[in-house]
Amino acid sequence: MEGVHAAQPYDALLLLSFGGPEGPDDVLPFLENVTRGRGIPRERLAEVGAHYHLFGGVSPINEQNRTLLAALGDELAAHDIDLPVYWGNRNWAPYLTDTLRQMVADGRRRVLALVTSAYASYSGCRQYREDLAEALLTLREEGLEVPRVDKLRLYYNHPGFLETVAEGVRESLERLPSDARAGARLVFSTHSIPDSAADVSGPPPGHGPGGAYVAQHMEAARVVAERVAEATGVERAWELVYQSRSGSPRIPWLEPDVNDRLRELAAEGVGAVVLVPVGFVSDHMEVRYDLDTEALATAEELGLLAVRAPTVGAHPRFVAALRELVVERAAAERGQRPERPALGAFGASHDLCPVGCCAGRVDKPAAAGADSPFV
Ligand SMILES: CC1=C(CCC(=O)O)c2cc3nc(cc4[nH]c(cc5[nH]c(cc1n2)c(C)c5CCC(=O)O)c(CCC(=O)O)c4C)C(CCC(=O)O)=C3C
Ligand SMILES: [Fe+2]
Repeated sequence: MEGVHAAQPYDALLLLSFGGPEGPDDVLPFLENVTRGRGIPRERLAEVGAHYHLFGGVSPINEQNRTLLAALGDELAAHDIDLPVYWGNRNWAPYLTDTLRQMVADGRRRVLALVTSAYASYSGCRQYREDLAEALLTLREEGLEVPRVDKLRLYYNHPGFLETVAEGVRESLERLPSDARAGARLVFSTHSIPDSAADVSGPPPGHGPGGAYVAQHMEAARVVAERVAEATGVERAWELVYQSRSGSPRIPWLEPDVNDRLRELAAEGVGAVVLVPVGFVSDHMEVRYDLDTEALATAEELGLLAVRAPTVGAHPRFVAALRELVVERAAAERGQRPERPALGAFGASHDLCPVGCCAGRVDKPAAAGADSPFV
């Protein structure tokens, strides 16, 4: 059933991401883009800027996205799916608005957006929908006829995501000395967000405290831990921790912080951990700095053996999953009832974000959802 028509009615795929600086001079303007109107303390900005400067002012995220873009193009072509792939970012070039303008110029009318965040949350889902609305409004003001844009369902529980993460954890266990493997803890990590944002993540009325954001991560981690236990024959304790906290220290954010938790684990006598960046889809700065540089240094200081598991990146199984998700959504848009694979207890996420999904602090127009001001 795949082939030239498998993506219809879509005529383009849009990889929608965060963006990152490409050199030292980009760091400050990039951080200003990210934090515009968000009340991040200046000290925190300087601190995060220093992380980027450690890497020559270059975020790894753009290179990761170029690789994913190429892999997606190859994957679609290999399945005879005729669907051009574009790339646009929230915070750095190529900017979303410029990419959408190009798509209009190329005659694209029906766009499917793939966001580089797998879970529900304002930052990972709704904010991208707001970015889309803002870009579409800009183009409309320029007198252009804007395309319809849909967003792919959340993929945190797609088998192609979770099985790839689980495979990475198994490989990481192999990198520990054999006598440390059985007792290793699986420490799953994701981006901390304010408690208030977590609580309202996902569709209302919600999952209770922590919202869909925490519930989805817990479920993803549980499924991965279960798969790893099946594959290795060893049940390992696992838990979810948080990293990369910013904002005012007076506002509660999700805890525990990964570094604090490593200290506690070492004090409890745990000898080894696998750090699993389950909240991230590629090795960008939060992974390379906050885990590989900072958390691994914490572990070393504590005499705790630690390895960091890979992100899915452009792993062929993950790229295949993205292609499957595109084909699935296209079939649904054609009025068919495709299979919607998902692991764990929650089932496949909605195709269309309902009204009030992942609410922000202020109400802004958001595209690609039930409350979209665009058709
Ligand atoms: C949930 C979430 C994800 C995961 C989902 C997803 O992947 O989208 C994510 C990803 C990312 N976050 C990134 C970078 C930054 N995030 C910041 C700030 C913030 N992130 C937040 C949340 C998230 N962020 C929040 C609640 C803030 C506070 C300010 C605000 O409410 O917006 C800041 C400002 C400085 C600081 O305070 O750290 C920076 C520089 C990069 C790029 C890395 C690179 O360059 O390689 C990526 C992929
Ligand atoms: Fe962030």
